[in-house]
Amino acid sequence: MQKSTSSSSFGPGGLDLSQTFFRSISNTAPPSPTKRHTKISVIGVGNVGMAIAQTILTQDLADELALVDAKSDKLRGEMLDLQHAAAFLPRTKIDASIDYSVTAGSDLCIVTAGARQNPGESRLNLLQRNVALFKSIVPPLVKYSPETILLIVSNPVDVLTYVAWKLSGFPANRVIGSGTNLDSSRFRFLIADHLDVNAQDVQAYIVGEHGDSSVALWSGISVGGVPVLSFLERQQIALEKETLEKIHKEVVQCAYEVIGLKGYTSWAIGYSVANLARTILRDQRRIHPVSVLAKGFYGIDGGDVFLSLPAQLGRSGVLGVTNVHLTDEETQQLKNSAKTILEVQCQLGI
Ligand SMILES: NC(=O)C1=CN([C@@H]2O[C@H](COP(=O)(O)OP(=O)(O)OC[C@H]3O[C@@H](n4cnc5c(N)ncnc54)[C@H](O)[C@@H]3O)[C@@H](O)[C@H]2O)C=CC1
Ligand SMILES: CC(=O)C(=O)O
Repeated sequence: MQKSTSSSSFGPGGLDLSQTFFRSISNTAPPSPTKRHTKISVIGVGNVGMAIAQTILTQDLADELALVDAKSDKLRGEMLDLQHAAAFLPRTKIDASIDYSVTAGSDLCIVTAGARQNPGESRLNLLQRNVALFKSIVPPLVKYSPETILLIVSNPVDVLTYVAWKLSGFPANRVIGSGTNLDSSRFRFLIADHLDVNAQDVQAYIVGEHGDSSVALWSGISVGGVPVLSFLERQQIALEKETLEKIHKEVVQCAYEVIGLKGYTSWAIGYSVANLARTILRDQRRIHPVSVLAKGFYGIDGGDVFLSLPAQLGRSGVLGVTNVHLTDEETQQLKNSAKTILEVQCQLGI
């Protein structure tokens, strides 16, 4: 068994210094039963894993954070670097090890390990390399945290969420892919920019594959509760189809653009995943477009496929899928997206 790279919390000679520094207060109230200890594990401490880890820390989402990677020096370096920020952050115990026992008892395991795209390369191209890694990652996570929720981020995220579901043997509500939560944020940013409003006031979803066959739900966009398309129609303002298509194309292209410019994407996915972690661990029951087992929803059939649908999330994972009204065109695009993912999945033999 590998030794944990965690630094010890005990003083010289193994003495627990907290006993020396503090006199106990005999009538202290017992810990509140409503405050639950939360532990998050992040697998893969590359650009994405570290952006997620640091957002989790700054947003005070966990009492314990465990990091795992295959590269022990990089792992220990990242752990120490985060620990050295302790004086500026909410208190979180940070451990790291190449041994999965460090993840034991996690409430949420976030998987970011694996190959990433080279400039111009599609997410689906990463499949074979990352499936092989998942066979060494998912079983130990399940062994050490049999009640955890798995949140998959590595690409191609929809197919790898399916792979994680199969390898884990978990019920589908406990296996979630970060999916189009990120694409939807990009979509909301671009719409907000176009209309000169705040992205947080824009409700808009991208569903389907996190990738080239994603589907923009134009019919459901609202700003501050006002449905955008019907409002513009009533005002007889034509929002040309090309403008809409251009915005969606930009959502699909912008990951390629960022990868072309800086080599990888990290900050937005960091915030996106921390946002999901908050909803899940704090049982917020918010609706997020994330990758879930989609068979049977919106006429999707033909096999077990994970893709993004607006899903309600809480402490037990996926609580349900919302019944958004889709136009016939949107339904057809969603089915095509499912077909694209299933075709890739069929090559796996899992
Ligand atoms: N779903 C989404 O929206 C997004 C997904 N991604 C995906 O996230 C993944 C990670 O991207 P980056 O962090 O930029 O890559 P990176 O190359 O910076 O980091 C990957 C890390 O995985 C580690 N790793 C490799 N094999 C491992 C194993 N068997 N066990 C544990 N750790 C292992 C590597 O040592 C490395 O530290 C990629 O697949 C990328 O495509 C990236 C951005 C957004
Ligand atoms: C890399 C990737 O999947 C993204 O930034 O959307």
